[in-house]
Amino acid sequence: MRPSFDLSFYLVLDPALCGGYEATVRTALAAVAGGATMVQLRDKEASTSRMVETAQRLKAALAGSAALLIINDDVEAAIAAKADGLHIGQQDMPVAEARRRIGERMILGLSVETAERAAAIDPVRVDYAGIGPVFATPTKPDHQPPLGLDGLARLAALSPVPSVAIGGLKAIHAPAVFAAGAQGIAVVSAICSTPDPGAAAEIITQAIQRGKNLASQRS
Ligand SMILES: Cc1ncc(COP(=O)(O)OP(=O)(O)O)c(N)n1
Ligand SMILES: Cc1nc(C(=O)O)sc1CCOP(=O)(O)O
Ligand SMILES: [Mg+2]
Repeated sequence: MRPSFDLSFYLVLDPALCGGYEATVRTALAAVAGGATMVQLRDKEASTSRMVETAQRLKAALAGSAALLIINDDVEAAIAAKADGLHIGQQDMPVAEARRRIGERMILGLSVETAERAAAIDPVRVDYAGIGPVFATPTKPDHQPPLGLDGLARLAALSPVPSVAIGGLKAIHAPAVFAAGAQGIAVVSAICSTPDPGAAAEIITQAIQRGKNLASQRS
């Protein structure tokens, strides 16, 4: 059995943008206090041992909260740190291999950037889709062409699993993200690059609530 999860406010932590490893843990704590529901550790430069160390510190810091910890790319680190889940992209490893290695108790997220890939998601192995980039972003310079909000809506409708939107998103976009049918908004720089991550998280949480209220009025 996998843990239940809430994609609403998905923080992706980049230790370089946060200002180092201590600051990464402080940023996560402040963002979760401000309403973040999921936290991903994404450190493209780190060794597996560094990933495990940071993940363990994050896990300890988040232990008193409901937020779940997801590890980006590094399946060994996710397993060693006993994280709640792993996030992979299309180029990282086959979904079947990732699921086999992490077992049935960990959450598996998969990035999709085209309609074909969204429709092809295997809902037995994959728990959620990361759909992006919605907008161009300097945080991931090698990103695919932006989908825009219409593209997000198209892919979210095709995905057989819940989806979280990512790429160039700020608090102001939250209502449109929920209106497009995604179950959550994922952000990196909107939290990691701000001087006050707790205050920024509170503003995003309020925007998410507005987005959810508007979406429920429409349905
Ligand atoms: C929630 C979420 N969605 C998408 C991604 C991107 O994953 P990927 O395509 O593997 O790119 P990298 O992040 O590994 O550079 C993500 N990390 N999280
Ligand atoms: C990690 C990541 N994945 C993307 C994708 O499109 O799959 S875009 C992205 C970076 C998002 O950073 P920011 O919130 O600062 O724009
Ligand atoms: Mg990846």
